[in-house]
Amino acid sequence: MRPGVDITAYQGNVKEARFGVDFFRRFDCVLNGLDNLEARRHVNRLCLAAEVPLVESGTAGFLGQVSVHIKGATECFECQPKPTPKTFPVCTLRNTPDKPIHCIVWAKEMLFPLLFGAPEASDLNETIGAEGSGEDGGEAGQADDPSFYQRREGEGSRQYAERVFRQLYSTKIEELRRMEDLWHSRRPPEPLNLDALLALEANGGSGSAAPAAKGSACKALGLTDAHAVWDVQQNARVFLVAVQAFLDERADELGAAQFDKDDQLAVEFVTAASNLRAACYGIPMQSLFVTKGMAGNIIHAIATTNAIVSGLIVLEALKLLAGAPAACQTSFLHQQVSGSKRLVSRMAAPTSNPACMVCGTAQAGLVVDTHRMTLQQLVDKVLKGRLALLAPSLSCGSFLYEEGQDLEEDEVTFYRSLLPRPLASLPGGGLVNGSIVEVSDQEQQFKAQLVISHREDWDEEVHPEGFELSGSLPAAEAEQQPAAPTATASEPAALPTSAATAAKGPKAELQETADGVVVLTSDDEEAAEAAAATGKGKRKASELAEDDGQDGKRARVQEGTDVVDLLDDSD
Ligand SMILES: Nc1ncnc2c1ncn2[C@@H]1O[C@H](COP(=O)(O)OP(=O)(O)OP(=O)(O)O)[C@@H](O)[C@H]1O
Ligand SMILES: [Zn+2]
Repeated sequence: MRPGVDITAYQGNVKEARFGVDFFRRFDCVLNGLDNLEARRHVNRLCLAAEVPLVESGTAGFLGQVSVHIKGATECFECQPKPTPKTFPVCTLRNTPDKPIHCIVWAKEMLFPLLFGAPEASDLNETIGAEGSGEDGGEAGQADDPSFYQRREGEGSRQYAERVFRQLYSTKIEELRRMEDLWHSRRPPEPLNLDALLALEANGGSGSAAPAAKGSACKALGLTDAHAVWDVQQNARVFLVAVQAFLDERADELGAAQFDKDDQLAVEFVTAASNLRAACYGIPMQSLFVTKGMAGNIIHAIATTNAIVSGLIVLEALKLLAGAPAACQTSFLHQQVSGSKRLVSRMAAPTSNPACMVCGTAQAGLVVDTHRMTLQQLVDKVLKGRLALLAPSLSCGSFLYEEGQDLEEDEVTFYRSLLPRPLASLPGGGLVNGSIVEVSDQEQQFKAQLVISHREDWDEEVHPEGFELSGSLPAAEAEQQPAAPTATASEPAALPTSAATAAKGPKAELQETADGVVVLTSDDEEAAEAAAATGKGKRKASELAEDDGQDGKRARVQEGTDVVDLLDDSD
């Protein structure tokens, strides 16, 4: 269509410093096609800082959404809370799993980092302090000595794999069985006997010599049907071959490997490791295909949904480029033709939420046990994990903590030395009940205040993360009402509706997919509009079209249809 068009492609992580605010300033608008919340939030902040309009989009199966975010005119991407991915109490994962997802999360987030990644990232390797208070507490919550999982001098990879197998599925299970308090109302787990499984293998004629995996334990073992559910013996063989393969074929990654759903060997390992645990606990085992979907939070894409949403993105971009930002709308693609006989419903872009921490100036509250939460946990779990900051700085009175590339070596050393300290014991009187902490991130030009409240006695079942955030923050409330984990784990989790919505009571529902896409679904378009509209109420697209006249251009939007007619005066 436009042979003269000149396209420059940049490949890389959008969070890299080279794609900073100056980079974003060069554009008339930004179109997002991202698949994760962190990257979306990062781009939202840079677009706000650079004052460049953002067209945000997402699809989840048949559902889709396109929204436009313009600083000072509409809400930003983070004005409405977004739920964080579902988390599970550590003691359920460690001691008392009862669903396939518990075993999969254990294998992916606890065991995988312990064996192949950064062991400090694994909760299997962490002793939970005052655990005795909970029903599941006591010794069973104590982790192994992490050095057990290091390879010993002269130990072959097969020997190592068998030793780890015996530890995980025999020794640890026997230890847990002895924790009688755990099994009053539950069936205790049964240990697996590796020798018996290996004897079966030898008799079964498949040969006990471990084949070289060459990137896939399943292929090496002839287990090529991704939809088949392996039996215990097959899972044991995949486990052993996969562990060996990591040691023999991917030694350079050891100590830093991260689970990736597109890494075949990692998915095979997680499938086998979680199924073996499921076998101990009498939980149904899962196929590699299902495990991959659950571990990777995969929602299968539908080509027509993506095509429609791409078209909607272009429509919004055209309005922006034609100088008619006020004509921009939020669009929802429904699963089926809605009550108003439309597959796509549209509404005026909602105005910003004055309490938004990202585009507003509000304070947020953090309730935490200031004697137990360390600075490291505050930085990792709250500031990076929840607020999606990249290099946070904190200041409160004379206390200062900084991260970033411009620091001197002695500053880095000093700040690192503060990380293990509990908040209440930090310099300058500590971060204690009532402290107001200035939080900022230079790269994202983010600034907010965090008001600390101290609370003891946390119930790990209710607050697995050990803190509570309030204010207009992503996931401010979602953690309190997690959706029940389902067989697919990629099912959208219900989001609490905004206060405005609650007051009006429309029958619309905000849902977030595992991708971090917020989808508003409703049979009733009015309700959908009311649900998403905040503050000033909805504006009619036709009214907006009239008050726009920048650069001699005007836009005409015909309400009630999806036809957008953009005219330039010079035409
Ligand atoms: N931090 C980031 N920086 C740059 N690009 C990103 C970042 N995070 C995600 N993306 C990009 O977002 C896009 C998301 O597209 P999509 O949902 O189709 O995922 P995919 O990984 O390409 O495919 P699939 O999920 O189907 O395997 C990808 O191209 C991915 O590279
Ligand atoms: Zn905002």
